[in-house]
Amino acid sequence: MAQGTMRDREAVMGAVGDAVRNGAGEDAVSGAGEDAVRAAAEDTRSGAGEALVSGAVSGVGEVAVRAVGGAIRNAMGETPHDARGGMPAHRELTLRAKNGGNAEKNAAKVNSRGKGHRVVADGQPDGERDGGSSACDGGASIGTTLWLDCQSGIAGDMLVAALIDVAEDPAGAERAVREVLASLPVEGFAVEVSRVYKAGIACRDFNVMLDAAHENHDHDMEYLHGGGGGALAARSACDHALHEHAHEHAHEHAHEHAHEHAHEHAHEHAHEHAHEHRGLAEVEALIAAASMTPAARAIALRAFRILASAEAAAHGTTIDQVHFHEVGAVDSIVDIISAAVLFDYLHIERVIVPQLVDGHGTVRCQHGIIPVPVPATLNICRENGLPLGICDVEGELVTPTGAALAAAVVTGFDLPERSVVRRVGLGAGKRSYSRPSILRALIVEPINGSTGTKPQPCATSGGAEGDPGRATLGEREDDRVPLRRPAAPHSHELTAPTSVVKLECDIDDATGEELGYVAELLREAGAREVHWLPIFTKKGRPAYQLQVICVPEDVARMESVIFRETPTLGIRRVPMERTVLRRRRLTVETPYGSIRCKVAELPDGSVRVAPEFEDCRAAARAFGAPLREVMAAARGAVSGQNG
Ligand SMILES: O=C([S-])c1cc(C(=O)S)c[n+]([C@@H]2O[C@H](COP(=O)(O)O)[C@@H](O)[C@H]2O)c1
Ligand code: NI
Repeated sequence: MAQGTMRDREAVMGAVGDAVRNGAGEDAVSGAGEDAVRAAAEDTRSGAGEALVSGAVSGVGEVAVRAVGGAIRNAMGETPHDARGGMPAHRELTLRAKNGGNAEKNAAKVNSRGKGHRVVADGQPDGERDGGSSACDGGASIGTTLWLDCQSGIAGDMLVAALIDVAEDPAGAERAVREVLASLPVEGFAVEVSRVYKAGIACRDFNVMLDAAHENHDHDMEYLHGGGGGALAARSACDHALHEHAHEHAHEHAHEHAHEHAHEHAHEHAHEHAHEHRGLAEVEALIAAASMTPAARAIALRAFRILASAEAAAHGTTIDQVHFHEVGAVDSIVDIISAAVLFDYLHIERVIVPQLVDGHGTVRCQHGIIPVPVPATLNICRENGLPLGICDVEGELVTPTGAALAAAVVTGFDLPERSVVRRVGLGAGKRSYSRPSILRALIVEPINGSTGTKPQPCATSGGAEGDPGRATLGEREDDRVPLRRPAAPHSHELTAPTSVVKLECDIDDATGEELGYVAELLREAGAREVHWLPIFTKKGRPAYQLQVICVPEDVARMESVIFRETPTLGIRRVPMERTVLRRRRLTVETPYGSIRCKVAELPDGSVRVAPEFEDCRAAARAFGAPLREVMAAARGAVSGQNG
């Protein structure tokens, strides 16, 4: 097993550099995840006045105790849903897992940390592996590409449901979610996963049931659209008719309860309940306290940062000042954490979101009646370069939580030219519109060498030619390629592409700042490598050569960045084939917590282990341990398993 490689040395040097910069007072921390982990560690340390390691463990222990309390309440039937008048009727398939066992196991698992090395399959609760899914696979194939088909919008609950549905082992996926939720220091909710029908199509539903104190009107069509003027009132009535009609056909009453509730309460109590108004710091502390993998935590934190930034822009305030209302409510927190857990559990490596399709008109929220797409959703799309389309549905199809989750995970907008569809997951929305709200999550396998295509225009009648009032916002007027692609960390990839392209050009008239900046942009746009090489050009003139390695579908995006940001007049392009080692992923338990590792198989059958740097860095910071030791512990845990 190769140890102390160049990659490790770079990783160690990077972390040391960060630490030195931090010590010098410079803000070198880039990831929200690190902020939160550090904050949690600091809170715990200062509260307990103990060494960091024991402080962290006791902090998590308290969380687990609270979770056990919540589980006991669940088991006793004190669910918020009961408080609202009983369980929804006639669910065809209810996958309610008993939370209690998981919560207790969670507590035991957390408290046993540091007692040795255990190897667990990614996302699988220790000792709870089900048949049907491979030991290192959380339910989908490794190196998975996910296509989020948001033609009917996206909301947090739709995404969670679609991700559970797409898992090879949905019950295992649900368990993974429940286990993390049980560790969340939040009261007043229970979750339910069930089968529902939308337009006769069998979908999965993820329902966060809130107790009376936390309940909002998210799925209450009368509240959302009633009283908003004649057309909307009519629309609302129509929604009910459509919804019930759909249920009749499907002999399914999954959403009936929400309707009853809507009718009983109308809208008179918009401000009756004590809604929690949390700020980003409070939400980050909750996420830091949850017992989840660093990767899942990072996704959840990223989604909330995106949401906070969009809200701040909408309300003319700052990310630190912004107070969440509906979006900081319990159901949004649960949706975001659950989706983050599932992305990690399913080992999703690439997420393709061709566009988000929203409706139009207005919707009611705590601010009052606001236009659709709602301001926060618009800002999320704007700030993250997410293509947005508008269709002829009256109502809100894309919620800020759904958009923030999409923005937090998207790695590309273009579908591969050809791919094989491996699995399809359908997540149901609760709101009833003329278009059934179904989010599709598809696991696809690009066919080797297949390049990306321009996203197809959405199936939106409102986007038809000659109807500028309903133009598709996200359709770019020209063929410009988005310059920024929130790239998945390459070190997480398991299906490294065998075809790549090298782009090259020589620059002798740019400043050092410009060269550095363009490299930064190219990396953000998804470049696999960006190099500046010192060269001598004609007449002995010193210059720099830019070399960019990218996948074929990213060529256009890279070239746009290079032409926009450098003075070059041309770019050389060289397609290249690569030989890559087979890899698989494992998550190992170490005295420093769970660490994901990539295991590469060499031609002679031996393996090389690469612990995920981000996990090791987070653990090294949280435990105050040398990075090198954390990495060695992860390697030791893998070799313990292998041999
Ligand atoms: O809570 C706030 S501040 C809020 C802001 C906005 C803006 O666009 S600003 C919109 N909403 C509406 O709340 C519900 C719930 O959204 P989730 O993302 O939590 O599902 C939805 O209708 C939003 O449009 C809330
Ligand atoms: Ni708002």
